[in-house]
Amino acid sequence: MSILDEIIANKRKEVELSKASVNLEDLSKSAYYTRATISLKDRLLQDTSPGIIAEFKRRSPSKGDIHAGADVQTIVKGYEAGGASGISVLTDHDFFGGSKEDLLSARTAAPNTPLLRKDFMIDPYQIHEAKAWGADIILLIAANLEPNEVLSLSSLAHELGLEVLLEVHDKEELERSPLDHVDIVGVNNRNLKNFAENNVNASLELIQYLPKDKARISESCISATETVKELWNVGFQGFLMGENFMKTSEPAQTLADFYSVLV
Ligand SMILES: O=P(O)(O)OC[C@@H](O)[C@@H](O)c1c[nH]c2ccccc12
Repeated sequence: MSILDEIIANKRKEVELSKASVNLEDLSKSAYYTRATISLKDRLLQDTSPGIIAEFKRRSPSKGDIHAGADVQTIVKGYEAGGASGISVLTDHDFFGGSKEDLLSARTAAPNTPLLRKDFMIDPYQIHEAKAWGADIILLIAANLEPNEVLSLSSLAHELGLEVLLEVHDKEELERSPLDHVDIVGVNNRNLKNFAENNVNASLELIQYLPKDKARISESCISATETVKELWNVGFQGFLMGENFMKTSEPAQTLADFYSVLV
């Protein structure tokens, strides 16, 4: 069983428990449920320089603790002040140490930045949660969804005014995905099935196949401004970076420093 299979099996149980404790009607009473969202796609396509999507991540299955005790308010507020084009917040608890509370805190701390709910989405209920918790974008991972699931989850997201980031890792996943129905396509440089790679080869290989009318982002394993420049030059507009910031004592300062070298 791959780590991704393990995460998904655990997620199925978690979603059933959540459904039993908060029903859809109560979720839809959240003040955020009718909030107008902010587009990450538009920002990335309009920007004339690389856009960083800075991630708040406490730990991961591959790295263990990255920043134990990290304060979400301070870091996310600093990410916004530091010029992040978008902010990604892990809400998976069991494998990444995130929570619904982290996302809600991030929403208040960074009111003007597109916010991605980073989790393993398998059920429409989670899309409603994302909206109720203040997200602007949801993630769909091609490696663990059938194309028809990507279709139905994206159309629900769009009905709720959320944007969809579809994550792929290889050409096969890209070819079977209903790309017309998503807003942003992300190439994850890390293979979620074994967490092996530590380079950006997947992005360099796949860029030629990514549709130009979507925002195109490269995710994971990025730590050097040269890498961002190289990926920007081949056509990526956005760069999802977590560990490089979170492993430092002041992630937001690290982001600000990164930008000052980049542009
Ligand atoms: O910390 P990194 O290597 O900069 O990676 C960030 C982000 O891309 C990574 O956390 C990620 C990409 N896709 C995911 C799916 C689920 C959980 C996490 C992820």
